[in-house]
Order: sequence, then structure tokens, then C-alpha cells
Amino acid sequence: MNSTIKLAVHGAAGRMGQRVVALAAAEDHAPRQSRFQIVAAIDHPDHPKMGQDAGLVAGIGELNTTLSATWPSEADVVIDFSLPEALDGCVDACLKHGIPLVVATTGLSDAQKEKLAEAGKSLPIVWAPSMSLAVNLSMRIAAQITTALKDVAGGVDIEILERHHRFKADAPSGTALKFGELIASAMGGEVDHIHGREGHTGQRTRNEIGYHAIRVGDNPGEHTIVFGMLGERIELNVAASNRDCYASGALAAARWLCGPSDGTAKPAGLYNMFDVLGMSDE
Ligand SMILES: NC(=O)C1=CN([C@@H]2O[C@H](COP(=O)(O)OP(=O)(O)OC[C@H]3O[C@@H](n4cnc5c(N)ncnc54)[C@H](OP(=O)(O)O)[C@@H]3O)[C@@H](O)[C@H]2O)C=CC1
Ligand SMILES: O=C(O)C1=N[C@H](C(=O)O)C[C@H](O)C1
Repeated sequence: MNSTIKLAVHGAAGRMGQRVVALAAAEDHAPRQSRFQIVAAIDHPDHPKMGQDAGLVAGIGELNTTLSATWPSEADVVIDFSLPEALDGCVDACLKHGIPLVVATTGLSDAQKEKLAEAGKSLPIVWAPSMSLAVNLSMRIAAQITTALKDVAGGVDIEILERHHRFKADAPSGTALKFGELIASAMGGEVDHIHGREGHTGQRTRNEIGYHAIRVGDNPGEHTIVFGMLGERIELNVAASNRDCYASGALAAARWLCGPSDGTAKPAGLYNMFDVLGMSDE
């Protein structure tokens, strides 16, 4: 019986890494479930907080795990909230040590997506641009609305607006791109993905999805899908109040990969949050 999950956090000094550390360490997080033990808090070697206690960095009490650039040989699962340029090293370390992985980092290149698909042949990996329950539910709803409206008389224009904090490095958000992918699949046929508009663009076509990335203050993440028809519209809005929805979703994914305390860990495969939340198509 494995009642403790040995967790390594990659990007542990970052905004998200700190919340994962804090929630994983919280005594009352997910009672009656396996507890997390943070065995490694990993960041890059030049991070100014290198060597400090990861709990103190996260604003909670001392954890006796220091921020380090070294990979542990023993961990049950890794949660990654880092940068695209840091992800390849993380995947390689997980492959080397055979550690299941939750990938939350966004802004990945096509080559990195292929690398994840390849790694998923030998490791169980959950990869999702949003670990939030509300966002994943909204993705399902957005696809359903698209299916219902795609042949409506007069047509429907679908645009995706996302708002994030001023520190965000990638645009549009990974979540906006995933919304677009699911909506395009529900629209069917050839779909053009249009990122912002400027100048004499001509009239909007029927088969495009527009994306608009807004960067303001400390917004922890908000997505609005506009379904505009002639005479009425629907706006599906999903907004985080703070980062804990993502951190707790990543911990749920880690727990799901490790199995229900009876040794039945997930087999190798590239999974997503729909799988974790029991909302997959299959
Ligand atoms: N899937 C989801 O639900 C969510 C995904 N995200 C994504 O997670 C990622 C992180 O977001 P956020 O926490 O806000 O970003 P931060 O920049 O705050 O955190 C990233 C951390 O990774 C560190 N880092 C940089 N290079 C390396 C390296 N080579 N090895 C290890 N660590 C490194 C950074 O250090 P330094 O500061 O010195 O660069 C920083 O501490 C982003 O891609 C974001 O889009 C965010 C929220 C939710
Ligand atoms: O950088 C962030 O903060 C977030 N990034 C993710 C994304 O790009 O979709 C998820 C969330 O919206 C917060």
C-alpha cells in the first residue's frame, strides 16, 4: 500500500511551482487520499533562491527540501510548471529515471509535442494546457455549443479572448489554442486560425476562429469564447480567482498517474485532463 506519493516539482520557484509546493504540503489537502511528500524542488542552477528551503520560498513553513537543480533518482511523479526551454531536460530526466510526469508548461514547439508523444510510449504522462476543472468543463461545453450552432441560419462567428497577467511569456495561451482546436474539430472542414486583426482585413469569413490575447496586471487566467450570430450571442466565460485551481488540478493528475494506493499506477501513455477528470471521449 503506497499511502505517500513522492513528488518532485519542476519550476518549483516559479509562480505555479510555489503553489504546487504549498498545496502538496498542506495537511488538509485532499483528506482520505494519499499524502504527498515533496522529495525534490527543482529549478535552474542560476536561480537566485537556489539552496533555500522550498517551503519558505513558497511562503509556507520549512519543508526541509531545498531548491536544487539536481534530479532525484527516486520519485513517484514529477509535476512540471516551467518554461518550454526547460521542458526537454525534464522529459529526459523522467525517461532516464522512469518517473511518471505531469506537464503543465505551455508554448511548446511542434518538436516538443512530438517528443512528448514519443516519451508517452514508455512513460505515463499527463499533458494539458490547463489543469483547471472549470476550464476543462468549459472546453466540453464550447464544443457542444459549436456543434449546435455551426449550421444556424445566418452563421455563427466564434472568437476566443484570453486575459492573463503581464508576466506571461507565451501568446495566445495554451488554453486558448486548445479551445480553438476543439472548436475547429466541432466545426468540421477547413478552419482558419486568425491571430488578431489589423488594417484592411476585409470581411470576416465563415470558417475562421479569431484569437485575442490581452495582458493586464495580475490576472491569473480568463477565457471568453464568443459565439456571435445575427441578432444574439453567447459568451462562455471561465476565469480563475487565483492559481490554486491549476495547482490542485496538477496534484489530482499526479495522484491519478500514481493510482489509487494499491499499486495500479497508470500504464505508459500520453493522457490529458479529460482522462484525469473522467471526461474523455473514449
Ligand atoms: N497547465 C496549466 O494549468 C497551467 C500552465 N501554466 C504554464 O506553466 C508555466 C509556468 O508558469 P509560471 O509559474 O507562471 O511561470 P514562472 O516563470 O513563474 O515559473 C517558471 C519557473 O521555471 C524556472 N525555470 C527557468 N528555466 C528553468 C530550467 N532550465 N529548469 C528548471 N526551471 C527553470 C523559472 O526560473 P526563472 O524565473 O529564473 O526564469 C521559474 O522559477 C508557463 O508555461 C504557464 O503558461 C501556468 C498556469 C497553469
Ligand atoms: O501562464 C499562465 O498563467 C497560464 N497559462 C496557461 C495557458 O497558457 O493556457 C493556463 C492558465 O490560463 C494560466
